[in-house]
Amino acid sequence: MTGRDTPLLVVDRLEKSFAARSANPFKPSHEKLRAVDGISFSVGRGETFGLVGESGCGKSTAARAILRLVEPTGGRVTFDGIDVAALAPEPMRQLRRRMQMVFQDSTGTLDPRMSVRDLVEEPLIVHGIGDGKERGAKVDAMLELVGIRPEFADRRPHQFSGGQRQRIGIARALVLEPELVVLDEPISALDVSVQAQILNLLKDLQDKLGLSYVFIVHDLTIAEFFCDRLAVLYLGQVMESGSAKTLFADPQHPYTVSLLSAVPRVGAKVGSRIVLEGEVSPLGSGASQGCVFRARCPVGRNRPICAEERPALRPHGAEDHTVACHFPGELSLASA
Ligand SMILES: Nc1ncnc2c1ncn2[C@@H]1O[C@H](COP(=O)(O)OP(=O)(O)OP(=O)(O)O)[C@@H](O)[C@H]1O
Repeated sequence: MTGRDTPLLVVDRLEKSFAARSANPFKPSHEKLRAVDGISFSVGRGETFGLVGESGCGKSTAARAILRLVEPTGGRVTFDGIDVAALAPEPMRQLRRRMQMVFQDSTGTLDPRMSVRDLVEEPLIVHGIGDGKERGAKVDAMLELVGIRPEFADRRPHQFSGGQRQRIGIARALVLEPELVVLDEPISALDVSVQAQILNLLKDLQDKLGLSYVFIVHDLTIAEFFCDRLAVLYLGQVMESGSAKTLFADPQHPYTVSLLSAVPRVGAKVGSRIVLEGEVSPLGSGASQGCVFRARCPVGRNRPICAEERPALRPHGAEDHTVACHFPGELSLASA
């Protein structure tokens, strides 16, 4: 199943559980924390798919499970027709070249003793790509693409600003010529003044290199600007999914509506902000029965069906808009 029309990445009911931490160190808990609880989505070639939600909803774990940086406990990930979980270590190592990740804070991934040139060359050496001359040419071209001038290539990471260090992190990921890049909150550690520059750079690189992105983000304003399609996650489950355009114009899930009510948006109907009570709390939510959002939900908190039955992700109206809610659309931005 390869070709321009098939999705590059298909994530099908992906799961990742961890052993829940016990309050009593002498009595280990047998409960499982379902960090990723059956999420499905696909990413087309050249497309940006966003994973959106509050801290702790499982965005990073989902990203790591997709790349097998942690082993999934269930579900299936297919990259360009390849069943990722079925790969032995060596083919998996080769596949990693095609699926790269950019982290929130590149500083932690950049060895302070190495020059920028060496840092960007390192992934090529690890993957045995080219001879010294070829690698040098690739590094120079990559640094130019991300906007680091060649005369700075012998400097160390600490001699750069946060934004420039993120450019170096991006260069390290892209020098391997991947097709898919997972961007894990790539601008949230940066000053607001440089966030737009890095976002524009990522868009530009996507256009030039035909990249597909999985973009992990908690800021909905950025998700709206940057993503073609997205999934809103809560406690490891998809609450709502669809094109960014549809989701922001016509949100149906009370969680999406609450998140959107908190951000000022041009042209949006003005209602009041919906303040969710409580916080994302994995073990207090009741792992498998009912809706995971119900404890904080302004619509379903006291409705029996929300406590008894986990709502399936069902199609709603336009294109691939889907919603997992027993009462979609009951809470709206205008009514808030
Ligand atoms: N290695 C681990 N062992 C145990 N629990 C973990 C581990 N990694 C993540 N978790 C738990 O899984 C849940 C999801 O975490 P995750 O980091 O994926 O969320 P997130 O949405 O990316 O949040 P953030 O933006 O804060 O990173 C959290 O409850 C977290 O504590």
